[in-house]
Amino acid sequence: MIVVFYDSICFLDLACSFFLCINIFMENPSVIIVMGVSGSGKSFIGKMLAEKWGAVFEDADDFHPPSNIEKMKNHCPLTDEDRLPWLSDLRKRIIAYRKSGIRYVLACSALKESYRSILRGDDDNEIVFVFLHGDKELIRKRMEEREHFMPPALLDSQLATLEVPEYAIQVDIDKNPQEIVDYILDSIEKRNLNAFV
Ligand SMILES: Nc1ncnc2c1ncn2[C@@H]1O[C@H](COP(=O)(O)OP(=O)(O)O)[C@@H](O)[C@H]1O
Ligand SMILES: O=C(O)[C@H](O)[C@@H](O)[C@H](O)[C@H](O)COP(=O)(O)O
Repeated sequence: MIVVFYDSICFLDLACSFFLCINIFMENPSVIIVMGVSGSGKSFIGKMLAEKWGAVFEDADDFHPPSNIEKMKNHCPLTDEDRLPWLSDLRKRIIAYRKSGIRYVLACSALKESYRSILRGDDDNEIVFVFLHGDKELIRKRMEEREHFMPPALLDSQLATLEVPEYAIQVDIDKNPQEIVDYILDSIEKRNLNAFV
């Protein structure tokens, strides 16, 4: 009788620790991927977010092979083939940061679900996706006003490729940057993934 009782306590203990662990993982992601089409503000918002969250920031643009950059400069959209090795390299970086325990914010277009799945790997509970979206003309205007290799002419193909991640924290980019960053951090804290519109 005593043995059965002791066994049940152990089982409960184990079950509690297991759920507690899951909960901790869910509430403490160590990686944020800021995604969206070119010009949506991934780099700008990602940097501010990393600073406030105490994380390292990296821009996926910095890891494109020169051939990809050349293509985009020449108004030629990337294909899956162009993107896959780049995404695999980014996944390796995510794994390295996960292992180091250092918080990591990656700005990466991650337009299709299949791309996000490569980035995510089996880290479902550790990675939060933030999707920056907004009015096409506002994005185009911001692209025209900045110095960048990516021509505004590629915005249409970026939007055509985009598959919206319903599970992401979705933020409309017409908001002020500080407000956007605060909303993202607040959503992560509360695990409230509703759209900020
Ligand atoms: N919320 C915002 N309010 C005003 N300007 C913004 C905002 N977000 C981004 N920008 C500006 O828009 C331009 C595009 O942002 P950027 O971070 O380069 O986009 P992406 O990395 O997605 O291509 C930049 O000049 C940036 O300063
Ligand atoms: O998958 C892609 O087609 C590219 O990654 C693209 O989405 C990305 O937007 C460019 O690298 C331009 O860089 P910005 O996003 O910084 O404009």
